[in-house]
Amino acid sequence: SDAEEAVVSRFREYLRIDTAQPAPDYAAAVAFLRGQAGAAGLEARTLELVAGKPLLLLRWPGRRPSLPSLLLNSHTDVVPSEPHKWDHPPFSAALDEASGRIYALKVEDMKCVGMQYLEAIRRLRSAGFIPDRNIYLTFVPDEEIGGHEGIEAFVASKEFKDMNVGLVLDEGLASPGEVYRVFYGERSPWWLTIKAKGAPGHGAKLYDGSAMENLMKSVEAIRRFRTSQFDLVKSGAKAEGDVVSVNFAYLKAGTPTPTGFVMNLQPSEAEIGLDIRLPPSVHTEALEKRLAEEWAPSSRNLTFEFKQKTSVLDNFGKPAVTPADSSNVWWALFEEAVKRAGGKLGKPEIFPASTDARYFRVLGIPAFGFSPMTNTPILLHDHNEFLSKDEYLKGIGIYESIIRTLATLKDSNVDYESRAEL
Ligand SMILES: CSCC[C@H](NC=O)C(=O)O
Ligand SMILES: [Zn+2]
Ligand SMILES: [Zn+2]
Repeated sequence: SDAEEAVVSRFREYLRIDTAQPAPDYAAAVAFLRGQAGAAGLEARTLELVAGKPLLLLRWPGRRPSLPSLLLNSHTDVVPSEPHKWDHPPFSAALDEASGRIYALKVEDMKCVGMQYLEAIRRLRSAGFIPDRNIYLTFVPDEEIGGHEGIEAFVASKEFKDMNVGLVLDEGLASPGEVYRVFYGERSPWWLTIKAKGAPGHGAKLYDGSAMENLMKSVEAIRRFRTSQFDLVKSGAKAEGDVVSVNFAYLKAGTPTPTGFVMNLQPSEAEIGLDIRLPPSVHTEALEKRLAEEWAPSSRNLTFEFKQKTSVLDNFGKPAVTPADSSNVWWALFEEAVKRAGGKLGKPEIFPASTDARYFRVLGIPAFGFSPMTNTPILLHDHNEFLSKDEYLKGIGIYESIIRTLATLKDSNVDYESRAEL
């Protein structure tokens, strides 16, 4: 229909804005989104908590603003891509008419979600719905690089404290099957480098203690550990979010020449970069010990340095996870809302990567990760990321139900049944 076409074309417009790290065009994204917010009848404020990194805060005022509010969060930035390896340029938002697929960087991660929130609100408003609680939307910068100048700065602000947030919804993952995935916690990201030093020497000589040898022993140990964890996933014993993942981000060594590398020289330095993710249940001390003793021992001329070391623990040192069972009334309502919209929810999971949701959970604020995409391969941070327009439209209906239901949560302090004065 015409209306659906307009919805899809608004989405593609957002997708065409180049917000790729490390130089995202945040100004263009915020300008576009402010326009959309206006059309949805929302109050808008742009917060520049860090210069050049605008955060868009939108509000749909509720009838009872003293109730804890609902926050719908999404990030505007996107990982860098390798455009030449894409069949459709990553910022073209090409629509393949035959399959109905929209190809774009960030179409899954997570520009779909941000626009679906806005479209769902437009529909609810035109149906005459008014929320009881305040509903906020945040469009935040810098998620892909750790969130420090994005969501982390925001949760420390007065603006945030004044919002009295009761529940946050943030990104999840696409699901290749019929069942929507939902996340109640996430792994802690550790990014680190291991540097090796060693005696340089002739390429023909076999000797101990070269930088490469020192480092390769670590690579072997790390790979053994990686295999042991991956096997648990492959056998079905554990879910992806419940094991420690270790992956090599880069390898760096050698003596460069204008056309390549010196071949008959064993270099005196070598380096690797690791991306490690720890489930909330894992004791970090054990892994730190492994790192210091097995993976980067000084006895083998190795040193390590953290580039990012996050722990997803709350104030009491407990894993910061959101209860996803009947003890949490938000969960019960979330589940009910998805079901009401005709969706099936899978068992709540630990998100294998990182999202901004962790910054809320560590403060004790409940947060669920959810991106309503079924029948869609998980292509975030991959080439040729796509989402079908039908799946996108279906997701708007899911959010309509979620927002409608969560906007009217019974609060323990409020006698919800006697709403006569509303
Ligand atoms: C250290 S924060 C990094 C955040 C990023 N988020 C999604 O991909 C991730 O790599 O998981
Ligand atoms: Zn994301
Ligand atoms: Zn991402």
